Amino acid sequence: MARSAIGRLFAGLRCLPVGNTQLQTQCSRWSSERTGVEASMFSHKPRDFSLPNPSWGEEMKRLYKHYNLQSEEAAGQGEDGEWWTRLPSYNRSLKYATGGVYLSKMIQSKARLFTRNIRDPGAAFEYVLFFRNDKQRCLCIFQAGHLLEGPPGHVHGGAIATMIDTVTGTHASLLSAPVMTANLNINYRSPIPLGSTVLIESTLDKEEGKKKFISCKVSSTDGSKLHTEATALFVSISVSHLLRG
Ligand SMILES: CCCCC/C=C\C/C=C\C/C=C\C/C=C\CCCC(=O)SCCNC(=O)CCNC(=O)[C@H](O)C(C)(C)COP(=O)(O)OP(=O)(O)OC[C@H]1O[C@@H](n2cnc3c(N)ncnc32)[C@H](O)[C@@H]1OP(=O)(O)O
Repeated sequence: MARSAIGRLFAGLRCLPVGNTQLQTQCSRWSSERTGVEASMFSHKPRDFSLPNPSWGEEMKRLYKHYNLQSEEAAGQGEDGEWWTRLPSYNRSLKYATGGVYLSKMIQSKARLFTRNIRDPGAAFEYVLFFRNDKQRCLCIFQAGHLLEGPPGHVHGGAIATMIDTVTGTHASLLSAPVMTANLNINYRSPIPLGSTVLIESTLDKEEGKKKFISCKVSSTDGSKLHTEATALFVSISVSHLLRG
């Protein structure tokens, strides 16, 4: 299933006029990669940030093991969509997109994905996403590091919004990439303690042509506390939309 989900994520990129051979090669590398690798930004094997690192707390590790076990079992059995599938995560939207005038105009060589650009493990956004195709749901285990402080001892609302955008945006991209966030509505219900691990869950509410309506909630890992609720609208775009700026 991971292969088909990742394949859909990048389906929208296949129309690119140049550089697409290199890109597709990389996409297939991504989808086949299931092991942890510590690699430099410039190595041929990019680091998958969704894999455990020593900064992960006990709750983050426990939940990761719980969902990843299902992911590995599903891969072993060739199941399609009946289980949670871990989504790999890298520090560039299009890491290997180096070819061609169009791509180089759009993706600057120093550009890095916002949530994955802090080198100190555990300092900011530690998260892993899982996707369940049959239920059209995404689930994210998120551990908020000390650089994300807003109110004393608690997570900044903008950091929470960033994670909600990331989870719902990834979800929408899995349905039909590329997409952009058109609207994001957030209700903050209870503060998230800095350093804690929370669950972020997104659900597809409806699709209307180019529009995908997705709802999302952030809750404590035992489900007893609702931290944040959100709804988001994503609109499918063409690559030329990004080139126009
Ligand atoms: C090389 C390509 C790269 C692609 C990347 C692909 C994969 C990347 C890999 C991994 C992704 C992983 C994770 C994702 C992580 C994070 C996600 C972050 C996403 C963002 O952080 S993204 C930045 C913030 N985002 C913007 O910067 C958008 C600025 N904006 C625009 O670019 C346009 O505004 C746009 C595109 C939104 C629409 O423009 P448009 O011309 O395509 O469409 P149009 O205006 O015709 O609207 C069509 C229908 O949507 C309705 N509609 C539109 N806007 C609405 C609104 N606000 N409220 C309610 N309804 C709305 C209309 O009413 C109409 O509805 P109807 O069809 O029913 O009439």
